Amino acid sequence: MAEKVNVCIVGSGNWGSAIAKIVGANAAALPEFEERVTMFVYEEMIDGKKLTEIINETHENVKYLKGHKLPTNVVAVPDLVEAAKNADILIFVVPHQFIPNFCKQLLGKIKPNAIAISLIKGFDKAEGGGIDLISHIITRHLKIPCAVLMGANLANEVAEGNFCETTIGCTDKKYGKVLRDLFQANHFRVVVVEDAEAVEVCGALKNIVACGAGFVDGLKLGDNTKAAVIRLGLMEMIRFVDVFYPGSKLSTFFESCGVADLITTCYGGRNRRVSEAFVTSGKTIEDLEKEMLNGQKLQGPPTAEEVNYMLKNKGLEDKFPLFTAIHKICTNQLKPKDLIDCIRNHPEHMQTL
Ligand SMILES: NC(=O)C1=CN([C@@H]2O[C@H](COP(=O)(O)OP(=O)(O)OC[C@H]3O[C@@H](n4cnc5c(N)ncnc54)[C@H](O)[C@@H]3O)[C@@H](O)[C@H]2O)C=CC1
Ligand SMILES: O=C(CO)COP(=O)(O)O
Repeated sequence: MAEKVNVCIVGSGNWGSAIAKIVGANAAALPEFEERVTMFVYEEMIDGKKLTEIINETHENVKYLKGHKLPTNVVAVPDLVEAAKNADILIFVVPHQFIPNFCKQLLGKIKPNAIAISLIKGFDKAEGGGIDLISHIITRHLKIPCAVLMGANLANEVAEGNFCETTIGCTDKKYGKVLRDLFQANHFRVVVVEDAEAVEVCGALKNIVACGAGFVDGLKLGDNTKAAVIRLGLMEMIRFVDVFYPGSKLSTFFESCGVADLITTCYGGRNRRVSEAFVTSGKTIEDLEKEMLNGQKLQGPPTAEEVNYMLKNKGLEDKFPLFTAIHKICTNQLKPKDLIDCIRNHPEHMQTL
């Protein structure tokens, strides 16, 4: 690591902006970091003015995190390579569907000894019928190590300064301290674990379950049904990690990235909210995303699709009936009301007594 660690935040959406508040404050306060933090902003015009200019003049991301001031040492940069070129730590926080393209643009343009940390919840489809972890895509394309940060972290609540926890998954212990220093705050408590793959998979899969929770809310089936969907979702998350990432630890599911993130997203997240409206309005998910989220992106429906791509290819759809049903509902192959019939005889209920 350099004497003064340079930090770049790649992304400036709802979560990217909320985390910029913490990272910017820590970079300004701690001697190990260079004070100036660059933040790559995907440029767009807001009322005739560039978003980067608005952020640099008012220190507010008026589109994605309205009402919160960013630290003045966080500088919005519209050029990805320019933002990232001097960074020792690259924080990736963009909707997951954009990451392969970002990596292509950064190839050969960053410091060779930089490290990355991904805050991105989702997967990408891989050749051969499987899926790729976003951290693996970053490492493979950019040839740098990539840790992950996942937790029960609804961005607006983090930006408010309400107390919460998060999990950093980092296979190489030597990066644990600098990453914790960069993210930890009085209201944002960090636990570092080595089980990085399970941390990342938890963060991606819980968005699928949150869609199921939203369907249940839209169908007005009540809290017991929602709790059942959350529990079966958790069991499918554990089974998924068991099958595809063997050697991971069960204890990881009890970190913030596991049960806690599942709960907060199933009650307070965007995936839940839009999925509820999908049932009550009859509109498509794409239309609701545009109508309700003002440019923010849903991760649950595309993640359900990516997971289904792999489960289908491997003949495992029936072992994950909740994930499978949620994908089919999102893509109109099933009606929301069919959800319960799909999980009534869940493998979790097939005990031999
Ligand atoms: N918002 C939240 O509460 C949390 C989000 N996350 C995760 O963080 C990741 C990023 O989420 P958010 O920051 O909330 O993003 P967001 O949902 O606010 O998405 C909007 C961002 O996408 C960018 N964008 C739109 N079109 C683009 C394009 N064609 N190419 C490149 N960028 C484009 C926009 O400029 C904006 O920065 C996601 O994987 C999400 O699951 C994780 C924890 C909390
Ligand atoms: O990941 C999140 C909270 O930890 C945010 O979830 P949503 O994308 O459903 O809002």
